[in-house]
Amino acid sequence: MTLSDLEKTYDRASAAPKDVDRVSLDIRSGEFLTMLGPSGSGKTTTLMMIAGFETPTAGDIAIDGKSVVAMPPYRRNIGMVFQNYALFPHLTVEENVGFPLKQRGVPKPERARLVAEALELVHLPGYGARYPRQLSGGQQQRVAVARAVVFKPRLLLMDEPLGALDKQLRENLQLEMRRLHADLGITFIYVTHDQEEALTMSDRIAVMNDGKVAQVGTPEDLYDRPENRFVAGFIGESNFLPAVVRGVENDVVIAECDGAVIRALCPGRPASGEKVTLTTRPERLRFADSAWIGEQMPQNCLSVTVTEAVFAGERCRYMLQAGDGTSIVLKEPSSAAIRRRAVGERAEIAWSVADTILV
Ligand SMILES: Nc1ncnc2c1ncn2[C@@H]1O[C@H](COP(=O)(O)OP(=O)(O)OP(=O)(O)O)[C@@H](O)[C@H]1O
Repeated sequence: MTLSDLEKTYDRASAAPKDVDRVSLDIRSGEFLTMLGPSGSGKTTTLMMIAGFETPTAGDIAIDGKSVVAMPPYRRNIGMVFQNYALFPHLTVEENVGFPLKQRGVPKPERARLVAEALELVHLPGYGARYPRQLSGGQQQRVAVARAVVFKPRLLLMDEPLGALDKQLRENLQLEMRRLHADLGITFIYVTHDQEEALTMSDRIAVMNDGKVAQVGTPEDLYDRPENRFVAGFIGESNFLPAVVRGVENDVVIAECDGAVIRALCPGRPASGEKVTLTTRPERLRFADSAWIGEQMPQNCLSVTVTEAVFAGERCRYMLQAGDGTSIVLKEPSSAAIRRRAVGERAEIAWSVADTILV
């Protein structure tokens, strides 16, 4: 499926920014793609346009090379699951799941077979005669999933389907959704604002911000090679170091940061003297005097003062301050063998060039 310069402006009279702004995405057949972003970033609106419940202001949506923009929702062959289950309360589980088949005129015996198959798929065989109110939240959401896939759609859209469930149940269902994706082999487009959920479930993630795609990539791409400050800050935790470019060698930028020379990966070629921001992850930083057994001492080094030290079980989390006042977070795996740093202590921190990105 291809989204080309897709746009939506709900209020065309106002000068407000577009709600969805030139979103272009190539979604591979069979892919698990997640749209991740803060509230109001345009995720639901994009999904609604794919489903056909909203009309784009501009741009195109093509499935298998054919535009579907003019096609009504029921002809697009797309299944959809919402956060609030949206089951019909007066219908049994069987009737709920069979509803899309009835709408499509599937004969009764065939319907019963497909409903049983779908309930099997979501691990709810034997629940057909119950009403939604007789089910837990997790079970209701499974019924909603069964109803969305019973007519064998080519695409399943899910809008925060686990948002209303508690953490434990959410984590179980995340694994089930992955299994379901593997079993069905169809394309999933999944919307969430939970970055951990996105990282664990997706083949690729499209990070949305202000109606635009900030970056698309695998979870590793986004975590290790964020292309901009928004992505670096939204996915996981990041340090941002102000620096001035002094030169470029191949794909490595040499920059000056708080009087130290710091090297960073950079796809572009920033000009000498340009003010830039370097980013690095808290868990990729180490205290320079800790052991580097079997490793090379990383190239990037900076002098800091410890301003806060928090023991958090598996990790120690340190707040550090560089000479220029920049705050830096460092996370160190905790071990009885590692000396804890005290507040006020001066230290050198070190990290590798491969873990430093210019954004
Ligand atoms: N039916 C509507 N009428 C007018 N404006 C709308 C409508 N639906 C959404 N919007 C606006 O479009 C923008 C994008 O909203 P959207 O619901 O797509 O974001 P989202 O990323 O899904 O957010 P959330 O995570 O909170 O659901 C917001 O500014 C919102 O106010």
